[in-house]
Amino acid sequence: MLAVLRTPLGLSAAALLLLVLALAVLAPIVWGAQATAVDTDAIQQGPSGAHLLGTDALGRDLLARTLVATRLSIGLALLAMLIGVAVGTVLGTAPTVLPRRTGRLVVAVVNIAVAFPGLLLALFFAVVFGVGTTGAVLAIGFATAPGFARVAQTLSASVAGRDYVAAARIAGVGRLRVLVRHVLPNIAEPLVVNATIGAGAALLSFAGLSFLGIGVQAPSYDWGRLLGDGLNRIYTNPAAALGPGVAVVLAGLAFNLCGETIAAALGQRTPLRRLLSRRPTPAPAATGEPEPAGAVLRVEQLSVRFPTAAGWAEPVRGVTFTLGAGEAVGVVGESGSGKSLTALAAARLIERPGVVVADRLEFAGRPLLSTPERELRTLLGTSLAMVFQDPATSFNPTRRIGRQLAEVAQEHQGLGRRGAFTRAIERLAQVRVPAPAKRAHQYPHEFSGGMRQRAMIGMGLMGTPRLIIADEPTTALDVTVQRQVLRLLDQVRRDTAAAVLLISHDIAVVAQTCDRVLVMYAGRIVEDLPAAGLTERARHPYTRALLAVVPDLAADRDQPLGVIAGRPPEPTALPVGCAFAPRCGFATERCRAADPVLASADDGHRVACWHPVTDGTAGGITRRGAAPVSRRREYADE
Ligand SMILES: Nc1ncnc2c1ncn2[C@@H]1O[C@H](COP(=O)(O)OP(=O)(O)OP(=O)(O)O)[C@@H](O)[C@H]1O
Repeated sequence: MLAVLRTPLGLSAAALLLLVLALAVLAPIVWGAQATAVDTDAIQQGPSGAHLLGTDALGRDLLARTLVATRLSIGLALLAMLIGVAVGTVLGTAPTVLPRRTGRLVVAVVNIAVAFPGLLLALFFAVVFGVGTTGAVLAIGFATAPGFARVAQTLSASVAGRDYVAAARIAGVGRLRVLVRHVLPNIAEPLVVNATIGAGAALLSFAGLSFLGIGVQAPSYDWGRLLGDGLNRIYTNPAAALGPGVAVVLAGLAFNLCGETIAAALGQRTPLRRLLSRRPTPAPAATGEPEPAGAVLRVEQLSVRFPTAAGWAEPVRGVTFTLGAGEAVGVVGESGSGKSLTALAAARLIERPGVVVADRLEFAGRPLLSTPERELRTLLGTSLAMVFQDPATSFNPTRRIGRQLAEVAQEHQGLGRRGAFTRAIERLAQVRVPAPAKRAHQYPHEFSGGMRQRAMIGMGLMGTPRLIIADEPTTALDVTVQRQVLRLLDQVRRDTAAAVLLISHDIAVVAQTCDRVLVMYAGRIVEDLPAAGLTERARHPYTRALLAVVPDLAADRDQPLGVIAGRPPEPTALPVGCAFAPRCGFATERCRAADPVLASADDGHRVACWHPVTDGTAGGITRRGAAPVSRRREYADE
């Protein structure tokens, strides 16, 4: 929050708001008497040294009256806002608590109310509640409520669908309690931001009602009334209208800027700059990384960091690897080891507040971290293909598959609508989607999971891909379709000489499909080795363990499946030394004291371990019923 206050936006918001609030408190005390003092000798005067904004019909000083009106104007606007927020929140969250039919009725009422312009509603309520201050406050409060109700409804509906709410419901927690305990605390922040910005709007509405004569009534006065009086004399003394007008604008601005500042502070809870100065200890630099000729992707000391309440989390630490043209490299590791983030960083898909740092991050010879956004979009749009895990969410459900594929060619290759669609059909045929001309006109839901994944690969082929990143592309598919998709990826690689980065938690899949395997653990590459002869060559105890726990057809089905005992560390709580040491049967004091460098073991093989395994053991890992390591070879080479 303090960091945001130090930005120009935060500073202006804080200064303006302080000024407005100070005036609201002090002005009636300091200028109260002057504002009501009638001077019949100075009636309706223009600006002068004694009266900077001139005087009104009773000779009262207009500047003093404008300053004194701050309290009433701000107070009433805030009161109206409070009513709006309270009524809006109740209406918005009611569907979560009420029986379904009544809830729907409330939603319908809110939808109808939202359709009416706010000021029209305020006028309607002002007539209902009667002319005067109370009526105006209620009118504006009720007029702003539908907008809030809509925001609260959307927010609470998204929270109500979360697993923890479902869990609370299953546990028998009552609806009202779920609302108070689980829903409200999770929607409070955006509501506060909206309320602060809304206070500015309420101020304007209030000034509007008073200006129209249905708000504050004489002898009370707010900025709206002063503005109304001033406008009657606009040609003789423009300053009389200008003063309250400027006050309304400045106070409205103060609330709006304040809302924006709170939003910025909430979106960036952790003072980024302070956290950045506390950089995490860098992972030891890798050495002896083989550099294939014509490298498509070069990654050196890549780290991905996220600010958390406890400081920086670094789920990817000092990752170094190179991907040659036509090479297929698999990335394996348990859930949370940083595989996807590494791939996302390579595709420049890490969003703020995530931070990507690297000594080198080059794709097709271009530095990704310094290439301008526009050039980057063209480069990645034509040369990089991504295949995601869930084929159900990879495509926009409202657009035909063919059109989605064609968009790539239209955007980046300057093809016309028809030409791009024809190419889309060709690409669907290339990825063996049956009846491609017909299928191109279908929507994603009309495709099976495997077919969608193939269409996704086809989308990558719309350009001239040099790298295909496939992040768990077969996890959501059944085994036979898995094989088809993997074969297709392999075929595409051979046809186009594109490099493939295949992310998987299944080391057997990777061993079958790739030339090289990168094994990740707690954000680091712990081993980089050729896929051929993986089982004999694996040196890191973690790789051995991953291989040992793969079940195969020859495994004894009476025995429980193999497991690696323990859990990987959280990115925010990495142990000193080797992160795998707490789970490793070979760990010594040295492992617990210092993180080993990823160093060349032999040709094309790197391992980060103080005690690399050289015999056929499973790395000293607790194994329950896993097949012997030597048997893995048959599976991998199958
Ligand atoms: N936006 C984020 N903010 C903070 N932490 C994140 C963010 N995205 C990922 N992480 C953390 O980074 C770690 C690595 O995530 P990543 O998705 O790369 O793992 P993974 O190896 O691909 O796992 P999986 O196989 O489950 O997809 C996880 O602990 C995750 O909680």
